[in-house]
Amino acid sequence: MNRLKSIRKALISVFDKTNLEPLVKQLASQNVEIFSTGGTQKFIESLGIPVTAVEDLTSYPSILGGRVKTLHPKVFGGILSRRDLESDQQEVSQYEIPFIDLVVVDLYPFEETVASGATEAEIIEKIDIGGISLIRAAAKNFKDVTIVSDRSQYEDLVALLQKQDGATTLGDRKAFATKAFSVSSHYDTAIHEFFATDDSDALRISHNQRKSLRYGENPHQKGSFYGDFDAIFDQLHGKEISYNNLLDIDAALNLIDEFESTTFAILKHNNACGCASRDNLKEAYQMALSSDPVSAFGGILISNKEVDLETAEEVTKLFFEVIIAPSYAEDALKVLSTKKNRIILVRKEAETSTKQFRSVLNGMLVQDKDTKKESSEDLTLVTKKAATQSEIKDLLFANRLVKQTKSNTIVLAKDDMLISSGVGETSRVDALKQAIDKAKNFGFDLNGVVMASDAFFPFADCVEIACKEGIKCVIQPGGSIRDKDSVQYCDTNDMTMVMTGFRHFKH
Ligand SMILES: NC(=O)c1ncn([C@@H]2O[C@H](COP(=O)(O)O)[C@@H](O)[C@H]2O)c1NC=O
Repeated sequence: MNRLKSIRKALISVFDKTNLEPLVKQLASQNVEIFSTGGTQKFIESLGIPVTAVEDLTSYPSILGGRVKTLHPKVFGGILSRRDLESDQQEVSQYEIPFIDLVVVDLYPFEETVASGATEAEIIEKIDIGGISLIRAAAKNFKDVTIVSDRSQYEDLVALLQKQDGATTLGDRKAFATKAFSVSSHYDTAIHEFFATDDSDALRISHNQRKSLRYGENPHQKGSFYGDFDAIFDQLHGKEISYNNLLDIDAALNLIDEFESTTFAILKHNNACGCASRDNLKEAYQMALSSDPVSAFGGILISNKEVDLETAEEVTKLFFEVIIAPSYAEDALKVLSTKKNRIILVRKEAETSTKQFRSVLNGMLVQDKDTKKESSEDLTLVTKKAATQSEIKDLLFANRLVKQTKSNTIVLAKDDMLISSGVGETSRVDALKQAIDKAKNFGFDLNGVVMASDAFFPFADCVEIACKEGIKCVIQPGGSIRDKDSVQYCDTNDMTMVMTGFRHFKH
């Protein structure tokens, strides 16, 4: 059933009058009688279009500084009355309530006011009461009423009214109502967010933007991204972003943000397979690639500096999925854009979430992002032998990588460069063995390489294995009841160990 309903009377009450004019003109051209509130009424009058003040309808002034304007049975009765219910019709006629067929309303800009750093009193004044009630009422009665709750819908409504001779179908009205409930629930979530503390029992998350993805992790799984991708990136080139791309892109951002100096990183399946800091970006890329050129194939590339032509000319030799940088030199972009599918992203200066969410069981896990970034002040020397300045630099470099690598992990590094890592292993020893094997496979000499562990060593086995390979300098959080076994082994084998006191599991 697609019940066409003509719009004869409309209530328009909008805080932001942008783009309202064509809609009002369309309504006027179809002889729709318009009711309106203070500022909106003035705006409509300024267009030379007849409009009735809501006060004239309710015979009541706007009171309490606008806190009560439309909250009146003559308004809500006209919206909520069921046109096919005899008793509603009797009451409507008894109280001389006009049927309102269309409500156009927006909400006070609550989120913007919070973001502007306004005072609590100013923010509270921006909690819309009348508008949200109008939205709910009109959306509830979508069988008879059309609700426009977002100015992005003005054009759609104008097109419908033109096409359907001033009427909407039941399907149109239901679609508008669906949007209206998404607007009202998002608004209430924002208000809850403002009042909620970390101890609040309720978790409310609301995203208005959905990026539909071709599929989820695998082609037989459906997938979507809810968030504002465009606030963080400009996509300059390439194919559509996939679910797995997004996971990798997120991991890449977290990783690159560990470094201040010029750094290039290559990631696969959320883990770094190459990363190096150098004064020259091309060199940083070449060093990053040399860690594991096999894994780099099809990887995600990220730099914290503008990609110049000479770096682009190197990078373009590799088959990769995504490249992210704060900017690209014009000629570099031309070189990188030669492959049709390559995703080229410019990272903007936008904030990403400070919380991490994961669905588990029948609910959600929430935690603060791991933002602890160790510096030399965090390091406690626990062995007789101290680390040299250059070893400390390497230890901190390795520790930043280990923090952004899937647990259990061991990272080996030297001279501001990732040598190799063992990732996502079920034992720390296996992670170390994996790292050693990889390093050897790619021809690295392990003498003088430093080792970082994301969590403490439960036994001395890791330092023993490392020592035999020439790895003599170790960073780890500490905290095992057997820390002394590892420390003792280091002391008797001319090794250095520092502890940070911060574990960096990434499950
Ligand atoms: N209190 C009320 O009865 C009421 N009715 C409508 N409003 C809001 O007033 C705004 C429009 O105001 P004006 O037309 O005066 O510029 C809209 O954003 C609408 O949500 C109201 N104000 C918010 O609570």
